[in-house]
Amino acid sequence: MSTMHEVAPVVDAAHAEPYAGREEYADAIRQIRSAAEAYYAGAGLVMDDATYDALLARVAATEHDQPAWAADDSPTTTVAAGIAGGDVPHSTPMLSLDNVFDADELTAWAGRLERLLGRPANGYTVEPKIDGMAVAARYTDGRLTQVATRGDGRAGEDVTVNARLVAGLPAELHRPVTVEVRGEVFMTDADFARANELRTGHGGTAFANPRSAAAGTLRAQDRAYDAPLSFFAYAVHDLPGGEGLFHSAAMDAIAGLGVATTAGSPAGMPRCATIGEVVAAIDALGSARGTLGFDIDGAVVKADDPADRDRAGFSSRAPRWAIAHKFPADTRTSTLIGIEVQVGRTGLITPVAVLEPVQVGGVVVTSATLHNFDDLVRRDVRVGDTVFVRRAGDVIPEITGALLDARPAGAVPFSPPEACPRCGGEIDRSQKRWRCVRGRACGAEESLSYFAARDSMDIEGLGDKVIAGLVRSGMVTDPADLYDLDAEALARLERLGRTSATKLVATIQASRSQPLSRVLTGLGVRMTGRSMSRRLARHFGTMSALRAAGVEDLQQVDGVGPERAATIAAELADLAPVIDKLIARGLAMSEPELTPRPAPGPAAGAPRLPLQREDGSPMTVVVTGSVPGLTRNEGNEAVERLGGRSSGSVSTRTDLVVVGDGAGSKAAKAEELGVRIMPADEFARLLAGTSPAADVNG
Ligand SMILES: NC(=O)c1ccc[n+]([C@@H]2O[C@H](COP(=O)([O-])OP(=O)(O)OC[C@H]3O[C@@H](n4cnc5c(N)ncnc54)[C@H](O)[C@@H]3O)[C@@H](O)[C@H]2O)c1
Ligand SMILES: [Zn+2]
Repeated sequence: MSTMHEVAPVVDAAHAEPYAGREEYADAIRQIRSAAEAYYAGAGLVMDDATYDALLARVAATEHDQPAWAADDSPTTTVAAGIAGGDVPHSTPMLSLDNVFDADELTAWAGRLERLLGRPANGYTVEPKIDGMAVAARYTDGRLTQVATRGDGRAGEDVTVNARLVAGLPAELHRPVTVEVRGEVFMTDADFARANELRTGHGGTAFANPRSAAAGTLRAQDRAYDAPLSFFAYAVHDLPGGEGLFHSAAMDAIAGLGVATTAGSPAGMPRCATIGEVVAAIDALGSARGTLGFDIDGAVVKADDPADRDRAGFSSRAPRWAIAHKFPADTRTSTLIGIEVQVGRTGLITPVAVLEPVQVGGVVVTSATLHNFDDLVRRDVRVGDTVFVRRAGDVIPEITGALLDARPAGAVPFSPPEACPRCGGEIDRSQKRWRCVRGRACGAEESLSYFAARDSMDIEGLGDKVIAGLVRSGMVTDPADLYDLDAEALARLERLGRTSATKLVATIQASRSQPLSRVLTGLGVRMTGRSMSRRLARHFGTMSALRAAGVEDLQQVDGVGPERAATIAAELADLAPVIDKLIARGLAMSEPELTPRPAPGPAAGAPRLPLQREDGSPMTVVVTGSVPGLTRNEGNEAVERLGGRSSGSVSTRTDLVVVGDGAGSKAAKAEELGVRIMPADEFARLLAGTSPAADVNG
């Protein structure tokens, strides 16, 4: 079973628990302030955003219950928790945004806006909420003259010197215009990778995540290297001739001057007439989240019409005409409990993080990629560290960095493997991604014997010795090559003798009609064992339907959560060349329709299989001990062929226990619980079609 499952968003301001005592409340505010200080300075992080937001939500809930406790400068009413500041005054306050977490809350916000306006808003825009640092950039006669951080919202810090590092914020506009643009300075995934290379190359420690890397880089002074930054504008002030322009039109105008905007980003900025359209646009953005190449933590919905904005106005902290729809946090911290070294099918050797389970982006994550060994060594991530785990959309989760302050004493640096952990052979380190020098051949013997195994394609006579010879000779590197073998070559090569060679070729050819479930098992798709292979095969029926399935479709299969679905999709893509070869060699790769499934309910006269209940649902059956002529897997297959669901443990919910030779505690347990027992030979007869359904159901 996967350890991943869908969970609700971590932050829920409306349902936060108020603090019982004033001292606890004050302590939470102190924690918030010290975390905010580190956060806005880009000087590392004290906690992850979800923890911060949860603290803030509890403070807000407390103030709601105990208005008398609330201080004037509470972090719930100030920008940046009131800690940041600077000496560049802003032309108008740079505020924060209020948050919603789901479509209902968004609709409620639109309702409040409508009441303020006395009519529905005249259209909305939906843009990405970039996870970086807000700045105001002033252009004078087309030249970039000043860039300031948001600070406390009234005044910010001067960061003009570092503006030259920021792509999207040109030193000179296409026309000599005097204007102020506001937007987010951030690091794309590529910027972040480059920044870490540069920083560690200069003897520094790696950045924990893209956001703090951006904040730190923007405010840095006298750095020996120039890390890249990016910018997207999301507001414009004092645009000459811009009075009365809709937000969408104003953004087009500054894009025309050469400034990068959220509208021009891969996320785009759709214009929506209704909240229904807004919800759809937010969903689409959420689905695209992992593919954008930069972090977003939500969508920002704004009234497009300046007349609506003027009328709605601002609170002390945020505009009333805009709202942030937060996505589940895609970066959380967790403890790194191990680093495993995996060797892939093509010989690729990669480090994989084993994590204390943590909710990220709406699912529980237990492992994540550490990319490559250079990266791992450069970042100096160690077992025992508190690490940042990032999961965007359906992308495989990754470790972006470690919280160095939280490193336990005695944590030791990771040492990369000296030799291929699978075959002991040499490692090719000429590229970032290390490989076993034997490439595909490294895992070939293992994967071929898995393919030929009795529970997979059941190719009798293809034992380990023959496989070793075939691989050594270079005749076979993947399972599809088996189908090209002819008896003559085989006989010569292996001194099998003419008869055995002919027989083996015939067995190999006969295996082409094996059902899809066995092909899947044989291919060794990660995170799918035999029973999951059967479930997938029954659900999709054919290899082509399975390959066409997206991550969402895969999650329709019982027991397939988001992480497993992503892995299966990635594995099928990885196996595509082999699967194509198997198709070309005429493998059937379809699952026979085994179980007629009458709709639940008294479907009179519907065909019923021996191990189906009266309503057509499968009986839960445990096979224990050996059934003559069947392996354990074949026993379970047989249960499913007869309409039942196989299970490994006996409980009160078990309908039937098949007891064979050597059965132990499970048989005893069945007796104890009064679960119906069937001897293995009777089961074998049932399978052979000699025992009528009524015998079981009656
Ligand atoms: N981990 C920590 O220790 C820590 C500390 C402090 C704050 N935080 C995090 O910071 C956030 C609160 O900070 P905040 O006050 O900056 O609010 P916010 O990030 O929730 O929202 C406001 C900001 O969104 C940004 N933004 C991005 N895209 C935008 C767009 N398209 N249009 C308009 N604005 C856009 C602007 O910079 C704006 O100032 C919380 O999510 C919190 O978790 C974390
Ligand atoms: Zn190897």
